[in-house]
Amino acid sequence: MGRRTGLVDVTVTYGGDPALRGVTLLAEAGEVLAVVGPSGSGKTTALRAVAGLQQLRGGRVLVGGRDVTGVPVAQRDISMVFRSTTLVPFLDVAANLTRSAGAFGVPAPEAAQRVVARSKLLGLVRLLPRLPHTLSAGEAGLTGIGRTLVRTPRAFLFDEPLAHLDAAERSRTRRTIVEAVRKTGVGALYVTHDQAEAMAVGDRLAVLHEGRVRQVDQPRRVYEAPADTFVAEFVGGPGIGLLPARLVTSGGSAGFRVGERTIPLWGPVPDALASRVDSPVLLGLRAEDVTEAGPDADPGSVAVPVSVRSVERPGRDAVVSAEVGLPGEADGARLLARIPGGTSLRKGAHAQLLLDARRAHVFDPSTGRALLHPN
Ligand SMILES: Nc1ncnc2c1ncn2[C@@H]1O[C@H](COP(=O)(O)OP(=O)(O)OP(=O)(O)O)[C@@H](O)[C@H]1O
Repeated sequence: MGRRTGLVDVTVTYGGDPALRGVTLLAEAGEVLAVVGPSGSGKTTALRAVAGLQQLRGGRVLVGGRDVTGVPVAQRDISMVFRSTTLVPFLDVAANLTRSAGAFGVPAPEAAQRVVARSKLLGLVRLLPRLPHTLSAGEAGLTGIGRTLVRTPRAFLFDEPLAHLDAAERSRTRRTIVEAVRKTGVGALYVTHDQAEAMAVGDRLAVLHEGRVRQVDQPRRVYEAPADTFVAEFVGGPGIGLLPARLVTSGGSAGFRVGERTIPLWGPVPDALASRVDSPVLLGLRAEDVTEAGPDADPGSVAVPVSVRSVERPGRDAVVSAEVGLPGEADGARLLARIPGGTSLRKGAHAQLLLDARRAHVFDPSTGRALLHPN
């Protein structure tokens, strides 16, 4: 088992309602396993189970390779940051940090040294003499993180540790967390509902949904090869459009029939889709692979008529959300396109979006499971 930390086939129920259903989540030594999922998917319950704060219906808990199922919380030797930090109110920040290290047997001079080092990394030095009630929510959050990182436990648990921080602090602090985990060589489970944060912080990413693990893999792999439509829609900004289609073949060449258009694959039916000819499929098209039709359009693409529902400008580019207007089962399906920010497209406009079937993820429409990913 190595020195892994996490859950093995764990089930937790609240008054009969399952919150975790046979969940296995294991961080390797020195690894940050980011656990991401929507509200209510079971993320906090998973961390509480590792910490020993949650009774299990079944399964085992490992901390640093040791089976701690049934072991009391205090004997698990875990350092945790939960969303709201409780600092000792009558001790200043420095004493709160030192106390945490000292409580776990770190000798006083070494504890003091670590407190200074971590405070510098987290930008906490100026807060050291302050009492908790004088701290802003963000500063209290940083102090809570500092307190977690001043010692080397058998495992780290983070539950939305950056919740109270501003954007600049968030990226600096998450780097500090990752570096500290690597340096100590113990495993960390890092819970967030923010998929972008999870992608940035996780060596691997676990996607939870309704108490089940949908996929665990490196962030890039999860993005490039989502296991199902839930993962495809949840992970990766600005998003993915899902388009009902039918796999067709003509003269040895395959394509996807969308309404009255056929989007060619420019080759034979891929092996993974061999049993799906003439069957319905669901195409997943990431916004960056969908463009607006124009004179420079890629000749490999096919235009689909849409009506624009919204245009957002998160940065240099614009993200267009649009409804397909083709008679048939794809009518009304939603596509997303990332196009240059200077576009004149507005809500309500009619436009043509270009699709390239070779960039499509293909899913089984009844189970949502992935059948094929683009190369
Ligand atoms: N003490 C409790 N009693 C009953 N149900 C609970 C309790 N705690 C959590 N639940 C339920 O268990 C499920 C998982 O909750 P959990 O808090 O683990 O989700 P989460 O993914 O952390 O959500 P969020 O991101 O909103 O914090 C939810 O349906 C929630 O309503």
